[in-house]
Amino acid sequence: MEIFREFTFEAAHRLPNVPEGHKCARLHGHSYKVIVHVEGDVDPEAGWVMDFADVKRAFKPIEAQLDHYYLNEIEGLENPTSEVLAKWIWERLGGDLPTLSAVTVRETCTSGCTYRGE
Ligand SMILES: Nc1nc2c(c(=O)[nH]1)N=C([C@H](O)[C@H](O)COP(=O)(O)OP(=O)(O)OP(=O)(O)O)CN2
Ligand SMILES: [Zn+2]
Repeated sequence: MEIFREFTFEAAHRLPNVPEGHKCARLHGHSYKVIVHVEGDVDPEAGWVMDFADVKRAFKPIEAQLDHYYLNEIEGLENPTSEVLAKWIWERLGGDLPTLSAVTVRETCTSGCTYRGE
């Protein structure tokens, strides 16, 4: 079974590699949504795959690095697309959440991406 926990953070970014005149080359911000998915068997005693609170605990230091920052200034996020950010989060969460199955990043209500570690 797969569980998920959603998080939000605010951050600014610009995309340095877009074609000339693209609006995303300009500095702008998003209310990012991150959805962390974890898979595993349901523990028969606890009745859950993992306590949502443990997912929250694992994400907290990552959120602290991102919330209200200019993403382009963070190492590894010099070109902070949703795709780059999802992989960046995955690489930092995997140690604490070995059964991590997907990281979804939403920049807006209508756009985002999901990384599954491939
Ligand atoms: N594959 C990707 N495409 C785009 C990314 C990205 O990370 N990966 N990022 C952007 C920009 O960051 C942009 O701010 C968000 O894109 P968009 O969905 O175009 O946002 P809008 O709300 O401005 O959409 P409109 O429908 O044009 O209002 C661009 N592309
Ligand atoms: Zn953007």
